[in-house]
Amino acid sequence: MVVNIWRYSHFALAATSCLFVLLAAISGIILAFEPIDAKLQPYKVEGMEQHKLSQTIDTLKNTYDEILEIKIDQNQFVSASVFSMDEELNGDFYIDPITGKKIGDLAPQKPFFSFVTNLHRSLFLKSLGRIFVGIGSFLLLLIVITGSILVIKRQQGIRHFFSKIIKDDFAQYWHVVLGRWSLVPIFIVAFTGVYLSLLRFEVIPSVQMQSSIDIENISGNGTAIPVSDFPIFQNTQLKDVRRLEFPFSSDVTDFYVLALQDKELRINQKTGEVVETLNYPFVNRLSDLSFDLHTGSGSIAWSIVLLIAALNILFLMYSGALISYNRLRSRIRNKYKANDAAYIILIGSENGSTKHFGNLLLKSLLKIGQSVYLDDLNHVQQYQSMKHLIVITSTYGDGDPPANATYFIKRASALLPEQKFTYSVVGLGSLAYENYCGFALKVESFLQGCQNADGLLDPFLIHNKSHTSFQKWSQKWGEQTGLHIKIPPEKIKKNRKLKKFKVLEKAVLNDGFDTTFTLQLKPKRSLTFESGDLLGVYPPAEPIKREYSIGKTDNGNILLSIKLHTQGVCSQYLHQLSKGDTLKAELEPNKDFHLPKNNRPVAMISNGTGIAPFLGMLGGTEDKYLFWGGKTKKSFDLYEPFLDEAKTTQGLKDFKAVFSREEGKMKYVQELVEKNGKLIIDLLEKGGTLMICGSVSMQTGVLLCLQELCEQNNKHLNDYQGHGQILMDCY
Ligand SMILES: Cc1cc2nc3c(=O)[nH]c(=O)nc-3n(C[C@H](O)[C@H](O)[C@H](O)COP(=O)(O)O)c2cc1C
Repeated sequence: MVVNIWRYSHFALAATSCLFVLLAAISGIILAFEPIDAKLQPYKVEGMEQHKLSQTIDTLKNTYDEILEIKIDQNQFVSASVFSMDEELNGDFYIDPITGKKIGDLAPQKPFFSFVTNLHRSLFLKSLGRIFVGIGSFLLLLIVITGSILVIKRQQGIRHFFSKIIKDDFAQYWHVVLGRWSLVPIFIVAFTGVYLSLLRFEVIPSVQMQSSIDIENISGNGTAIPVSDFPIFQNTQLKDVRRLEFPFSSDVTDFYVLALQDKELRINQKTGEVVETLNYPFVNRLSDLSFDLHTGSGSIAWSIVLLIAALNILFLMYSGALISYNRLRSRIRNKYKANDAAYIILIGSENGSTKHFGNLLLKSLLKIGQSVYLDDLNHVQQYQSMKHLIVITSTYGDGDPPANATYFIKRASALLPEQKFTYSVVGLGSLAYENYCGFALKVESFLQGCQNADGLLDPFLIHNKSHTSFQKWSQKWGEQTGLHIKIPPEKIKKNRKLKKFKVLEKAVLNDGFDTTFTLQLKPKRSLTFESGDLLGVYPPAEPIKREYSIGKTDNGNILLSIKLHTQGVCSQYLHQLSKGDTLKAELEPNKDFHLPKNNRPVAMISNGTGIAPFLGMLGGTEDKYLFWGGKTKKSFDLYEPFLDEAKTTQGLKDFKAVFSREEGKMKYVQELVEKNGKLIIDLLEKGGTLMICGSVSMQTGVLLCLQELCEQNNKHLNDYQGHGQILMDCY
């Protein structure tokens, strides 16, 4: 709930100020180039850092008839205001402080930068615009603060603020990562923006320095010494000076005014005595600092930081919009009332992806004429006609509920109906977290304890929002309930990049249960790919692509292994291909499932056709262990020739197969994993990799088994997962 308040505030602030922030960021990007451009002008004179103020005064006195002022700006460019008989050398210009020569004219702000500055400061609306800009800066400041609080909550404490973030969603991952890194500069820009606005409208008054010199008592007595011999000028480095004003007349009540970084001095024009020292008030120094920090003036490095921060603001707006869109797009639209529905779907979701799955189920149940009602877990109420309850929930933190499910368990105990009902729990989570689908499991054990509730299926856990896994679950659930629901396949982008492949070999095998076949394909043009990449095939007249994991054969061709489904459009299409035919398909890199290049041992676990990418990974010298599960011994005949080849290489240390429809102690590949537990844990401890390819149910079984193995050895599966040691490609 508390997180929700911060999140809504963050969203509301961002939504209200987005137009201003957009304009400010774009103009800020342009303006960041102004100080860089200024700094690159050729007016900085080599050696001026070591030069004394007295030397420059001396040189200028010898070069010009009269000097009014010397100034040194943030770029250490020295300019002077002088009179001279020579028309050319009259006025204000940049000088070489060592030779006294004019080196360039003072240029006014470039018209383009002046135009953009106007937009940035006042949106071309003068004072009214400046007020808007001030308010916009304040909103940006609040966005930074609420964003930081959200990061602290997400990371479970300020100590973990910069700890690793798990990448399971592009927009969220980069929103947090870039938000964290640009937090300080964006805070500074927003804070100084507010400060400068308050200063402009005199809410913060700038303090005028008052001289307290008693003019009456200034006398012309004392020994007159040449200006360049004044001790104060001799002891002051030119680089520390901001400005030196020369006396207006020869009257002793007119002084030299020397402005340094932190104070202003008044100096007797005859004796060189420092008559008065005025320290700049804190507010004035803060104002100067704010200006420099906001504009990057005088520093290329800081200007680049500001430039990157402004670019980041644009990205944060984009990623924030994507995150909000995902949350909002899954709005619930119910056709039935809560009390009229036989199927109740309750959702636990923080960022909307779980709600999306709930909506898919809702639609497919409505399609077959069932009365169904979908809601957030927190909104649980009495459902008078409920026969089936489906809870689909994600997990956050240490097995905690997502934001819309925090009260479910507390409320549901009093609300669940007196009539009997069945329930099923689907957990969405990520193996990268210690408490994998922890909240879904909590809901499961809560429902197990409810008197009238009967579990229909074991809890079904889904890693990384896998659409295929959800389809698998819905199929199982449909079989149990006798409903023919169909979750549509994930929509895939339409801009296809099809390449041509020639069918070199085709081998078909029926093991008494299934028909499986292999295809060896040769790209018609040379293509770069690796085992583990995917081949996307669009069956004729179908908009949706099916993906197959690729094994790269020794002669650089593609090996696919495909199970023929009697109703399967794509497998039927591929099955009717013959040697010599051409197939058009899309080659997709799948970097997350490549053989690691670290020369450490690898264990490969697969079932059925999932062996294909591994058959292309068996070469090389690093230790490899291959575990495979099939239906019968005959099922393996299809792959035998590829394995025979691999056995001749040094790398393959062991190959084991189990068969689910043969006599024998072990039937499933997870049992092989269990039996070889020590080998697998040792391999992971050595930094090796475990790769899994095949069916989702095999993956779930193997992961549960691995979790148990880890617990027995006081390890956490998510540590290995976090180090990228567990790679999966299951369907
Ligand atoms: C900050 C954070 C913490 C998470 N904690 C867990 C966790 O403890 N266990 C888990 O299995 N998944 C965890 N996840 C993964 C989410 O449960 C998973 O991404 C889920 O699909 C998100 O669904 P939603 O978009 O509906 O909220 C976490 C994700 C984030 C961003």
